Amino acid sequence: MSIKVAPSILSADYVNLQRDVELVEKAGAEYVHIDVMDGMFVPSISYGAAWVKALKPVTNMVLDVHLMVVNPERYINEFADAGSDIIGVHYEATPHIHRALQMIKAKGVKAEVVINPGTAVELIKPVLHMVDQVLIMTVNPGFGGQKFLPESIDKIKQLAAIKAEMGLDFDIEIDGGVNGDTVKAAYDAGATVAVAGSYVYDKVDPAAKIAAMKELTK
Ligand SMILES: O=C(CO)[C@H](O)[C@H](O)COP(=O)(O)O
Ligand SMILES: [Fe+2]
Repeated sequence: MSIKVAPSILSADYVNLQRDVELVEKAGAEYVHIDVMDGMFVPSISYGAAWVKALKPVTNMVLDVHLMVVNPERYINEFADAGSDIIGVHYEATPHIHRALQMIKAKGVKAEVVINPGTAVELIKPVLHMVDQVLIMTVNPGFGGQKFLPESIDKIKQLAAIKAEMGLDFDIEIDGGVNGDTVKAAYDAGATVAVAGSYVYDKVDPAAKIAAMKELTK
């Protein structure tokens, strides 16, 4: 099965957000990735739960929310109530990652743990039984348009091996610098969902970019 594609609206045209979301849905994207930045965990401030609520009625894609927020427990219920289908919390953003994942699951939302490039895969082993998806950041979070870190490939392989060893079933998502040059190696290593912001939205023809990612991962 081809990799599932999750265009990040971080690189969409905010004035024409509905158009840009409908465009990628028509092109076969399965998820829409919503990057929430608080200006503390990462330098930028992006958007909040109101955007999730606004997008919910205009798309059937999975609303994949990436919380780059300090102590995300403060916002989980709000994002769940806004209509998030998946909520991702950074391992690095809270001393209580287990509790944060419990809170997401208690709302009936799919739970995701996210790790930064500097965080070892082994550290999330104790919570892997709780998650529906793991996000391996393939750039340092905070900005779109960065270069894919090649050392991420080993981390994807490690996680895929742990997943098989533990007999678990979760998606492995990658985020940052994913494009036609980087998606195949990540897919071959075990990634099942690819976030792509600037590659899909920055230049012409988002539909062709989505088709290319699917074609490269057949
Ligand atoms: O989480 C993110 C940044 O922190 C974004 O999802 C990611 O960077 C997407 O942008 P691009 O595909 O342009 O790298
Ligand atoms: Fe993201």
